[in-house]
Amino acid sequence: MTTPKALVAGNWKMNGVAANLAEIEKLNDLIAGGGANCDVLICPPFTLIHQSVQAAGERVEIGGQDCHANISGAHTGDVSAAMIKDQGCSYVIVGHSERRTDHGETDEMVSSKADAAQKEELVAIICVGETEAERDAGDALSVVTSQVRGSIPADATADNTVIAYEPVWAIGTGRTPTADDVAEVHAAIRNVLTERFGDAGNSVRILYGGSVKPENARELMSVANVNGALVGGASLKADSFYGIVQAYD
Ligand SMILES: O=C(CO)COP(=O)(O)O
Repeated sequence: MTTPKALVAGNWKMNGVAANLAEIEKLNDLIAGGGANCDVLICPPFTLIHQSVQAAGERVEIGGQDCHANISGAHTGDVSAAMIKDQGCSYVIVGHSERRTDHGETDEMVSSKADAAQKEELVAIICVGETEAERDAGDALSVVTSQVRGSIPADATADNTVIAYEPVWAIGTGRTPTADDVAEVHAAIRNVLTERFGDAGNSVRILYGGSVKPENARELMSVANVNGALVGGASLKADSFYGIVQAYD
């Protein structure tokens, strides 16, 4: 069984102005100085992508936080996968729970966005996760596996797909599931991936996200089938994000 190279990804969400680009330069310097046995990605707001690619150096890749399902056209305010690719990005996040909630994105819409990204040779980071009510009702596994099945496009491959498991109740709250709960959900996602891609499903990276900090990164990243992290708040500062990257030193 292939263990994939880990990916530690930062999602800046709607945070950051030009002054924050120094954090990306600093992050690259820290990694270049200290080594890290993982891929490192920052997904800034669209307005900073161009400058972020220039600031990122050798060790940090840059990605988008969302894309439209179409390549171009009359969609005011939207950004296409082709535009994100054109700026030098290699990844795009799709289906984050904040977009599912704020913009009513369904699995079908997320799948269309991931398809657009993959057709532009971007890796799609497809986000899934249960709400607190769903977990309390004992439905976490069925909700998450159904989201994974419904959000992976028909033409996806193991190489251009990353899954991020982010329990909605753990995002920005300082609360995290137990290691056993993370292991259970990641194993269920792995089963869906091997059903879907055969043995290659073992090489798809499954990230954990939700209140990942330097203090808990090592424990969370050592759980079976956790192949990296998707980090919100702690990715905004180079020092704290590097503290998470160091789980893979
Ligand atoms: O939503 C997240 C990343 O996409 C997680 O956010 P926090 O790390 O701030 O909990």
